Amino acid sequence: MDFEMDVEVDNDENTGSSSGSPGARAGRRSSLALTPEDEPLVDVANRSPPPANIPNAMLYSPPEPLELLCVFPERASRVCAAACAAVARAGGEARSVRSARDTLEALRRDSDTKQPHVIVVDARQPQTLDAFLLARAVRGTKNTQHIILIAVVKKSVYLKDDFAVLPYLDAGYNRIMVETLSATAWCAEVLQSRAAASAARAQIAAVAALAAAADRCRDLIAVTDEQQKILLANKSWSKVLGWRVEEGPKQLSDTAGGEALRLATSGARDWEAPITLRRRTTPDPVLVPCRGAAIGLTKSTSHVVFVCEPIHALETERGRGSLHSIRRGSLDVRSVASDGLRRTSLAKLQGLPLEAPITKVISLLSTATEGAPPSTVAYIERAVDMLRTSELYSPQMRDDPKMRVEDPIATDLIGALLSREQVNTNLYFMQGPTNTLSSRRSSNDSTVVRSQTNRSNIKHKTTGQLRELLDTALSWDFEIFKLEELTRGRPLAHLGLALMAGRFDICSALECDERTLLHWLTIVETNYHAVNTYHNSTHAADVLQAVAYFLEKDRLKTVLEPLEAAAALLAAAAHDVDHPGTSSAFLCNARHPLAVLYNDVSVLESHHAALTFKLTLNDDRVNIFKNLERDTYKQVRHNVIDMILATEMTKHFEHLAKFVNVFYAKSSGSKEDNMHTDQEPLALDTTALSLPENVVLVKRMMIKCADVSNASRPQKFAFEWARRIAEEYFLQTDEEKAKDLPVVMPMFDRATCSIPRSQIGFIDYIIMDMMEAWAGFIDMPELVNHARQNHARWHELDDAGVTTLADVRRAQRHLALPAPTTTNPPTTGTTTTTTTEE
Ligand SMILES: Nc1ncnc2c1ncn2[C@@H]1O[C@@H]2COP(=O)(O)O[C@H]2[C@H]1O
Repeated sequence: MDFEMDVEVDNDENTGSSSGSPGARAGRRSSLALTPEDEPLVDVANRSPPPANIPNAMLYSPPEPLELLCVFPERASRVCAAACAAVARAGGEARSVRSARDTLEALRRDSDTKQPHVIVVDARQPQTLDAFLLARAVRGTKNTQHIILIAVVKKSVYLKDDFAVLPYLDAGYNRIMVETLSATAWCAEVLQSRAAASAARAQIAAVAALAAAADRCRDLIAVTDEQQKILLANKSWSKVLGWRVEEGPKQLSDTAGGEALRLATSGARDWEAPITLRRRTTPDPVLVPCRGAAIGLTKSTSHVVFVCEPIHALETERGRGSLHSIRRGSLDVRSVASDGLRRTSLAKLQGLPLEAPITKVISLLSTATEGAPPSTVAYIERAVDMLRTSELYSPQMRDDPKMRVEDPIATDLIGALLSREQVNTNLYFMQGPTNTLSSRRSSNDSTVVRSQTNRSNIKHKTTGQLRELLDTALSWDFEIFKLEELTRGRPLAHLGLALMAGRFDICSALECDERTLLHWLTIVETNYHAVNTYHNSTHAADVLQAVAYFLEKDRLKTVLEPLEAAAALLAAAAHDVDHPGTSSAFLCNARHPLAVLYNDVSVLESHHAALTFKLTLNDDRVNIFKNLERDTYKQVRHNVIDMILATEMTKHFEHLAKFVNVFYAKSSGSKEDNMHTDQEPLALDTTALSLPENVVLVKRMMIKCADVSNASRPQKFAFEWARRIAEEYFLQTDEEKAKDLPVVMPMFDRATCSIPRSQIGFIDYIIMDMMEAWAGFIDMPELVNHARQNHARWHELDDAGVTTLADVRRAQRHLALPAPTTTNPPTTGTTTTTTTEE
């Protein structure tokens, strides 16, 4: 018997001459979808090599002594004795039994150990032993495929006719032998049989090993014959489709369909195409990529292998991978995988218990389009297209023609705040490097602690007036500018000590003394630039005051631990430390060392956070963290850094959207054809607060709102902050022009800019949505009310023709409180900048 298992290799696919479907011959590659209609659904692959041969090593069977079992009903059969003697001469062992029952028992008993290579059955006396029945029983016993069965017959039977051997073969015999007493004849026979049995045993073991490998695959594997009758299905196949080979559909077409089946019968040797699989448990078929191969020892095919990509558990439940979704390309990466390597790595990834939530969302949405009305499908497809981008939270200016066309100032401001791009960089590169640092600004290129002599070493004595003012530190109309004045430009240390030590007792949480805290506040305040009109320590104190105010709200009191509250206060105080008074975009355009250091990414916020810790850790006298356990320190540090980084405006919508998505649920369904669902009422839902990752969103939102809370303060404060930020913007524009740098916000030119309109844009696009979300969360309606009132007032001023800073100053004078300042915030001896229109 020739068992040589040489799987046919036909390499002519690569020359384009293989048999197979037109697709197979063309070796067509799939391409990314164009439209669902012209998207190539079939990807026939002639690119990977045909199935490999079974390696010879797998078919090797070590030589072992021949085991013979004789089944002769006659007690002292001489034929039996001759056979046993021959086995002994060949170095093997022989046993004999007398009945069919003993034979089967011997096989079952020995099934794990010594299986005979050869069984010789006396077929000469049908009355005492039914040799045909016995052969069938042997073949029906497990692990007996490799045993060589020999029937001993009379010569007359052997010579009866040409086909006398056939019934024996049909019954399961391998050979028949005419009765003989010749030891030599028996010796030749048993040696030949042993060789055949060893080869068969090795091949069957190899097949068993490959079947075991298939069983351990996550791919769904089925092997059929040429007529697509299922011969083998691995465990994944049975598990996912709910069928076992023994009980399930016998024909592949009963449980599968699609292009893969067509190609399997087209003569192609190796293909890749979608297959539709029907599961027992759910009515929806699943469409998955499938790779197939036709196997044949000769030119003709004996087996066809189907390897289907695994269906994720979720898909199994929810019918992901439907025809529609694959046509839409939701499985595009897998279905276009064009080489073995890439597929292998994808398969590895699929083997991991990982799936990004966005993948699930996209597949669920795609599934939802099945059978949906066309208008719904259109919306969902649009949503899915948006979800496929990686920049999910990158802001895009709303499609508001009024805003774009009529209000370039607002566009300029919001664009500059939210954009991650620097403007006109090409222009800059053409012009070459420029001296980057402003004369009005201190150097930011080192983190050396700068000590402004008249600010260091503060004596923290509070006058009666100051003490009275600090007593009101937890009111929303806290007089921040009065504090600036009374403290002669050192509001942060005073307010910080009053709030952090006095009200929140963060020294207990941090296990530090008040003196260290005062030193910390002092060094942080010293590193704010007093010359900045806006980003100075008064802004830091203002943000700190807002955070403290928010922390007093019940919602936050119950959610945040004392250490988290402490971290929030510290982050607020330090969040803009060493701010140069120019934006990150400016620093990038100017090739400032900080921009180089932080690779143009989150330049300022990274610097504020890093410097905060550098200042703190540099000196034991200011190190408020020195007594904390390592893990506690790590936790506080993480909190402070995270909150400071959250103040970066380019991530504004990311933080806001996450917060709203987690804590607000739509209270009513959207109308089918209304895409503008942002008008729907949102209902607060705080159940998500039980998850720590959602508390992080709260902390980020808190510092963000505090950072721009100036627009939600009572009008007199809002106006003064607006004036200050505008002045800082103007100074940046002046500097950009003076240094031939790209102008980040060209509309912020002091000669032409309308302050009211910039504020209207700021409130419309940045403030309102965020404050509404935050106000609802902490139950602080005044945040929204002040923003609305300020918005209305800016409108009035705009209508009245107010544009410049001077106009705003005049308008401020009419406000009941406080008198507008004529200079930048009072400093204690550093530069004082006078606005040009004075
Ligand atoms: N009233 C305001 N008008 C315009 N821009 C503002 C106002 N308040 C804050 N901003 C901007 O919002 C930014 C928030 O982060 P920064 O403090 O880095 O810088 C701030 C300013 O650029």
